[in-house]
Amino acid sequence: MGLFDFFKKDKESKEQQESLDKGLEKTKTSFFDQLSKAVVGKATVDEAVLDDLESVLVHADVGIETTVKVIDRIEKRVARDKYVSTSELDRILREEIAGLLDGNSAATGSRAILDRADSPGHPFVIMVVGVNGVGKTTTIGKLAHRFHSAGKKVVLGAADTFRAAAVDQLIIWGQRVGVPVISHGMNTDPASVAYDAVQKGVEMGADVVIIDTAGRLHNKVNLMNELSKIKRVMQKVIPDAPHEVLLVLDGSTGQNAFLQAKEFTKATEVSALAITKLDGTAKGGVVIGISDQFNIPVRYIGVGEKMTDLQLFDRHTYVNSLFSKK
Ligand SMILES: Nc1nc2c(ncn2[C@@H]2O[C@H](COP(=O)(O)OP(=O)(O)OP(=O)(O)O)[C@@H](O)[C@H]2O)c(=O)[nH]1
Repeated sequence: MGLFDFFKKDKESKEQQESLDKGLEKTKTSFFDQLSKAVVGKATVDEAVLDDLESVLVHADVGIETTVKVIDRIEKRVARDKYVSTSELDRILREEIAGLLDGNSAATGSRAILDRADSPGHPFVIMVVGVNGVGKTTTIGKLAHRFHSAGKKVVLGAADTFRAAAVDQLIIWGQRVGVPVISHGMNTDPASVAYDAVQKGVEMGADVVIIDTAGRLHNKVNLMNELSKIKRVMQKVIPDAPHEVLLVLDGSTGQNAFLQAKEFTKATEVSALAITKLDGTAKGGVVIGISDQFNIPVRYIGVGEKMTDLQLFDRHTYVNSLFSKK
């Protein structure tokens, strides 16, 4: 079973929907409370309803650009169909949101890439980027756990050598999951850690190598140089590595997550996103705006602190969850 099949199987499970429902609880409650307020006493979708809807979307951190896009499309539908009842608004919104996430689902393009993780001696290398505190290390731990439980051989590389805590945390995750962590300690050369981790992955016949990196946004040139150097060095071992550059964003930071996505996509070629901490926030709409604006697939979402609280993002499950009534 390839990695993709493993996640596909997982995707189909009822458990995933339930855990996502729980994780998106706050976003959903806030979204629908406001949406109901916007349509209360109104039979049809008129300009006032659209204005209110606009603020509901902005409040859920969908982002201005994407909100304007959604409102424009609904306005066109209203103009075309002449009469759109407020009871239809849920369905229309659901369709529009699913449409925006179309093509950004984890399934798109990932089968071929993820299945390559089955090639012996040619591990699938994931370079993980993102600022401190967004849940990068936790996401790597969760990913390692998922792959390891699926019978995959995993190696972790502690190339976030800027902070001692980051290295220690990754080592703890490695022990917890039961996978080796390559580390040279704090303040060592991150590229050398990445090189050794990829080398170890090849020697061990690993399926996946996951490299943690430091994300210091205050110095963009350094960040860019550091990430390019890490890439260059790992390419000495595996010429097409990294196979995935995964940007981790904290979903509860709303607009800050947009800014980070902007900066990181300028610094390096990001191929996928992991959006964490969707539980405990009413800003879960950030997933819609970010995947729409950056046109990068949201691959994973974090819905809790437990090892098992990482899901492969699926737009249908997400939209179902957002629109499911309690
Ligand atoms: N509720 C919740 N908490 C999360 C999630 N992902 C990570 N966290 C928590 O967020 C905090 C920060 O996570 P870390 O993994 O340490 O963040 P990091 O980006 O690696 O940051 P550094 O290790 O400081 O570089 C920890 O307390 C995690 O348990 C999530 O999906 N939901």
